[in-house]
Amino acid sequence: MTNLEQDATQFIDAQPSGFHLVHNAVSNETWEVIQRWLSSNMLPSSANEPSNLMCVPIPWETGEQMQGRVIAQFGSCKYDYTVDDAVLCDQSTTIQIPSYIRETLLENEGGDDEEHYTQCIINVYEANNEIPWHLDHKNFGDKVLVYTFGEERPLLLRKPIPHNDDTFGSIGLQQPEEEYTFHISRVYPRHCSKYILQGSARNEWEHSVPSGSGKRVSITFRSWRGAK
Ligand SMILES: O=C(O)CCC(=O)C(=O)O
Ligand SMILES: [Fe+2]
Repeated sequence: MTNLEQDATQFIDAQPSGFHLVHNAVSNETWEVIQRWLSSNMLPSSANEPSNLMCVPIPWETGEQMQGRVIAQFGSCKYDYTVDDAVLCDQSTTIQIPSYIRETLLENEGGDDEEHYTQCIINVYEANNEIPWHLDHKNFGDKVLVYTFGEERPLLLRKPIPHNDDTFGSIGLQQPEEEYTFHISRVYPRHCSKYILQGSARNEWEHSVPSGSGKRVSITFRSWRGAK
């Protein structure tokens, strides 16, 4: 059991509604190209010209707020870790989602659902890095798409089990979080998998990724729903 699972009281086999996992969603060749760009700290601006002159530097960020993970964000909105908020980027400072990433990972994602991804975050997890329990910020859209590469680690999803005791609810108080017990669902995205969080899986189930023993990279796409 990982540290992130210690609070769990009930593991469930069922996957949350709105969760969808696809293995072999992208080829290893595509990953190898992306990996090369990541280690060169530059991303090409077009898949059609992988060795072209138009490269964009990767705006790496890291720090305590990211639990030591190294991340890079692209697109017209981002999570600002310094103020703990999802924000729209100033047009002059927006770094577009590199076309290579867009063309290789989003080419089949348009479809009928019209989801328009305007944000991309690359998370690089070394063996001792994790992502703690969280819900993606409510300002981001209802559908979150994540590609996973490298070490296979579980993705954990948890939702508080409603208490029958309504002492707290009846007097309008929020039950302290440590009092909650959770349903936990464990899923296993692999190297070159993708998963979608939507609906209940997006809005009601927190997710986390524990530390592991090797390197893992995820590339998340989101849209902007805006402040409500
Ligand atoms: O690495 C993952 O699978 C999860 C990434 C994530 O939760 C996020 O970017 O908000
Ligand atoms: Fe997330």
